[in-house]
Formats: sequence, structure tokens, C-alpha cells
Amino acid sequence: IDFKTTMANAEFPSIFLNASGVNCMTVTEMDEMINAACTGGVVTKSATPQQREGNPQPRYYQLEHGSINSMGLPNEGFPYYLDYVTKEHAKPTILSVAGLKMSDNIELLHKIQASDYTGLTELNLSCPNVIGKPQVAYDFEETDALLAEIFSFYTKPLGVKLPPYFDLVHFDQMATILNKYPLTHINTVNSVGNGLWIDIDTEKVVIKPKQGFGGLGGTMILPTALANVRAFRQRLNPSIKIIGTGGVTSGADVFMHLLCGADMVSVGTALLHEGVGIFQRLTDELTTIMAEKGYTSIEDFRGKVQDF
Ligand SMILES: C=Cc1c(C(=O)O)[nH]c(=O)[nH]c1=O
Repeated sequence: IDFKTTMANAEFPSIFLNASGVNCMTVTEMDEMINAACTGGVVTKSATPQQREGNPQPRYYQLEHGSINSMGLPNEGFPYYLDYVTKEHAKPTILSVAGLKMSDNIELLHKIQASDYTGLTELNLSCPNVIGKPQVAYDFEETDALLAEIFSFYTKPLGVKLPPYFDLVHFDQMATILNKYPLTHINTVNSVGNGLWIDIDTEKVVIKPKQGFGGLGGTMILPTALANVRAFRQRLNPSIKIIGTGGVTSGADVFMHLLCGADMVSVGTALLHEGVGIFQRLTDELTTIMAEKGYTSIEDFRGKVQDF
């Protein structure tokens, strides 16, 4: 079965990507993603203007049904990732960027616009772990103003990374804003912000930054991820594609994201846990499900989840 898909000017040989932040910090990790079987390409760690160490460790913890992280945007800095994505690769790249303030975002996109990079860029509006900074995407006016300014000069393929929303009116409000702009895609969901976990032996929280508050990922956020994919698919212009992220550990999970309307699917927590071999497993499991159901193409069922 052919899992290739196209977004903007990029042909992805598979629907699978890494979730930004996982297996994409260095050239070695990004090359590993591109060279792995059944991957569509690679999404870079969100880049800030300068290199960042990130938050103090421990800043990531594997839970029984997922993960909690407060990495604090560690990354090699924007030039490092722009240099990587501007080079030739066997599969497409998505350059993720995350300014720490509005002017950073504008500056980074001006630099990409002026660069030789012609691939996709993803503006991360949803990092929950920059201490003292709210998630831009939870401020509708700021998001609208930012996108308006960006699209006054930016002409290359651009998508946005969104946090989960939990209110149907918020889906309406955000979709209304996003539909005003020529976005190539949205990537939903980022981690579920500011969860908390405790080790009852020590009676301490399990990560050091932010008094233990961190973004949740993995199996436990799958229902939230599915809801966000479906809600935005129902509301966004068909021209805006959707990368479904959140809670994927099996072919069945991928199948549900696709039923909700995802065009591509990215994997974070489970990728960190299992390594890049997960993409062959997800491909095999999805292929088995499709064969059992007599589907020969993802188009046979994409976005066709039925109401009860
Ligand atoms: C880019 C920062 C992010 C981080 C982080 O670097 O703390 N963690 C997430 O779960 N999502 C993010 O978007």
C-alpha cells in the first residue's frame, strides 16, 4: 500500500514523521529519521534565534501511560537547523521555529524568507515550558496579529504547531483565525500543558523545572489529540492539511488519527521509547488493519469517522 502524501511543494514518501523535539536535536538524529524505513521525512527541534541549554535536569520522565517534559526549548540555534534543511536530503524536512517573543518569530521568518530554503516551515505557537512565557496559541488576538504580520511578507510554505484546545468554542475561534491565512498545514496537538506527576516514595515531583509542571504526551493524551484533529478537520479550509500528533503507539492509533482527518501522523513519546524502528511497525500494523477492512488506500477512510 502506498503511504506517500504531498503537502505544499513537498512529496513525503510516508505519512509518518517525528514529533518536533524527539529524535531531531542534532544532524545525527535528523539523518537517522530521514534514513529510517517508513518515515516521510523529519521535523526539526523547534529552533530559537540562539542556541539554548534548556531547563535543568531531570526535565523528562517516562510515565506508565505516557510522558511528562519541561525541556525548556533546548536546541542548537536557528542557523544550525536552517543550514541542515537547506541541504539536499532524501526526504522532505519541516523546519520548526519557536520565538520566545513575537519579534523573534517575525525575525526568524524574515530570515527563512530571505534564505535559499524552499521547504516547509512550522511555527510553534505552543511551547508550554518557557518559564514566564504563555503559549501564544492560547491568546487568540496575539495569534491573529502574528499571522497577519507574517503573511504580509512570508510567501513560502508555512504551518503552525498548536496546543490542544478543550472547548468547542475555542475550536471555532481558532479555526476562524487560521482560515484567514494561506497556511499549508496545522500540526495538532503539542503536549498537554502543565501536567504533574509525583514519586510517592520520595514524595517529590518527578521533573526539576517549574516545580514539576510539564507537558504531557503519549497514550494518555490520545483522546485529546483525536478530538483536536477531528475538530479542526471539520472547521478548516480543505486546503489546510493536518499533521496529527499525540498518543500514537500503534497502527490502530494511526488509523484513528486518519479517520479523524489527519493527512500525516507524527510520533513523539513512543518514538523516544522504541526508536525509529517504530515506523516500520506502525506501517505494518496499519497495513494489516486496512487489509482486514478491504481498504486499498488511505483515501478510502481518511476523515470518514462516523457519528454514533
Ligand atoms: C518547543 C518547546 C516544547 C517543549 C520544550 O522544549 O520544553 N516541550 C514540549 O512538549 N513542546 C514544545 O513545544
